[in-house]
Amino acid sequence: MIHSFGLDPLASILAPPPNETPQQRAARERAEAEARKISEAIDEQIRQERIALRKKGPVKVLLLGQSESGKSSTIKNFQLHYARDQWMAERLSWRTVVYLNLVRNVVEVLDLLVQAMEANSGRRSTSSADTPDSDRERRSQSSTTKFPDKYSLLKLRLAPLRSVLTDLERRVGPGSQEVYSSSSTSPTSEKRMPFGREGGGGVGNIGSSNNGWKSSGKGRPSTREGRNSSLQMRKGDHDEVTDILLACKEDMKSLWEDPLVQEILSQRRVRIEDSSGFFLNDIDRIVSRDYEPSDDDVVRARLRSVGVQEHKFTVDADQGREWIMYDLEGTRSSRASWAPFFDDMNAIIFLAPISCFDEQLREDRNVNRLEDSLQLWRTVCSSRILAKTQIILFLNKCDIFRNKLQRGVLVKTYVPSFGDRQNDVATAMKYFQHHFKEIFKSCSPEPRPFFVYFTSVIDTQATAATLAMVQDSVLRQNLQTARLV
Ligand SMILES: Nc1nc2c(ncn2[C@@H]2O[C@H](COP(=O)(O)OP(=O)(O)OP(=O)(O)O)[C@@H](O)[C@H]2O)c(=O)[nH]1
Ligand SMILES: [Mg+2]
Repeated sequence: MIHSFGLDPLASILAPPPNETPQQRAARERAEAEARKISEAIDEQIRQERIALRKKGPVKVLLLGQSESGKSSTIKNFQLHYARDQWMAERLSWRTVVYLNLVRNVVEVLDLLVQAMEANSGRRSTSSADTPDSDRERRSQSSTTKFPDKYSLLKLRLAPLRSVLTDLERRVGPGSQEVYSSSSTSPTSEKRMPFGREGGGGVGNIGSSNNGWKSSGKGRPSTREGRNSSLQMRKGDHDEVTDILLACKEDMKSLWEDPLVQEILSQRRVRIEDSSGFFLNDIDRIVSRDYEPSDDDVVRARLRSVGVQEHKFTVDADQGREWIMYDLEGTRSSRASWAPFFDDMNAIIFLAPISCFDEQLREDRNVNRLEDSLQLWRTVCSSRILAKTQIILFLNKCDIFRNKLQRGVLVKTYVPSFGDRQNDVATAMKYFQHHFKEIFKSCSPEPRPFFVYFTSVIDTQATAATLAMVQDSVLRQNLQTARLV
C-alpha cells in the first residue's frame, strides 16, 4: 500500500509541522493528549446519558383529539415508518375495512338517490291530482325522464350491498360504526360559534374524572391481535363479499359517475369525497380478487377506535429507546376515561382538524366541530397534571381545508370573528393557529414552548418529515427534563 501525503489532504494537515523543535513537539503532544482526554470525556458523557435515558424507560406519547381528528391515522404513520414488519404483517387485514368503507359510501349515495326518486314520485302524484290532462302528461313525462328505468335498476342491482354492509359491520365489530347523537337537541349543548365570546363550558370533566380503566379495570390498553383475527379476508379468497362486490362493480361505478346522482349530491351539499374512508374513486383498483391494500389505502381507511390501544416502536434506532404511544377513542362520551392516562406522559400529540370549521359533531349536531376542538384543547392545556408535559399540536386535514376554501366556502360564515380578512388558505391557517396559540399561552399552568404543525396525515411522505421533527423535539425535551443537556 502506498501512502502519499500528496494524495491525502488530511494527512498533510495532521502531520507535525516541519522543523519542529523538541520543546514545540512536547507542547504539541501535551495539547493532543489534552484534546483526546476531552473527547473521551464527551464520549463517556454521551454514553452515560444514553444509559440514564434507557433507565428512565420508554418515551410515552398520548394522542388526543375529537373523533375523526386523525389520531389513529397518525399512529399508522408511525407504524409505517418505525414498525415496518408489523405494518406489512397487518396490511392485508385492512382489506375488510377498505371494503366496509367502500360499501358504506355506495349505500350512502344510493340512499340519497332513493330519497330523491321518492320525493320526485311524491311530487308527481300530488301535482297530478288537480291538473289538466295535458299538463299531467307533460309533468309525468318529465318526472319519469328525470329518473328513467336505469335508476330503478341500479337500486335493485345494488340492493345486495346492504346485506354485505351488515356482514362487514359484524366482522369488524363496534368500530365499524360511528357514534351518532340519540337526540339532536341536548339541553347542555347550546349552539356556539368557534372563537365566539360565549366561552365557558369545558368539554366533559377531563383531569378530574376517576372513572377510567385504572380504577375500574375496564378499557385497559389492548394490542391489535384480537382485532386482526376478526378481520379475516385474504388476498385471492373466494369470499362471498368479494363475489358480490365483483358482481356489483360496474353498477357501483355507474352510480358514482352518473351526472344526475352528482347533481343530487351537490344539491344536498353532500361532499362524500371529504368524508372519512372515501374509496369511490378507487373501485377499479380495489374491487378485485387480488386486491391488497396499499400503504395509502390503510392510512385512508376509517375504523373508529374503541377503547385504548397501545403501540410500541423503536423510533430512535441510534439510542434504541422504545416509544409507547396510546391511541384513545375521541367521541364525547369516551373522553372521561382519558384522565388516568395524563399521569406519566412525556408528550401529547393533540390533533385538531381545521377543515371542520363548517361541520357539526356526529355525536351532537348542535356543536360545531371546531368549537369542540377548541374546548378540548383548552381543557388539555389547562390540566395541572399535564403542566410539565410537552404538547404538540397538529392542525390536521389541511388538504380538505385547502379544497374547501378553494371551492369558495367562506370562513366568516361559520367563524364570524374571522371578519373581513382575506378568505385564502394562508390567512385562515394563520388565524386558526393564532387562536390555538393564545389558548395554549393563557391556559398553560406554567410557561412551556408551543409546537405546532400543519398536517394532512393521509399524506404519508409529508408526514414522515413531520414525525422526524416531532421525534427530535420530544427527545430534546426529554433530555432537558432529565437535566442532561
Ligand atoms: N383527507 C384527509 N383525511 C384524513 C386526514 N387525517 C385523517 N383523515 C381521515 O379521517 C378519518 C378519521 O381518522 P382517524 O385517524 O380514524 O380518527 P381518530 O381521531 O382516530 O378518530 P376516533 O378513533 O373516532 O377517535 C380516516 O378515514 C382518515 O383517513 C387528513 O389530514 N386529510
Ligand atoms: Mg382512532
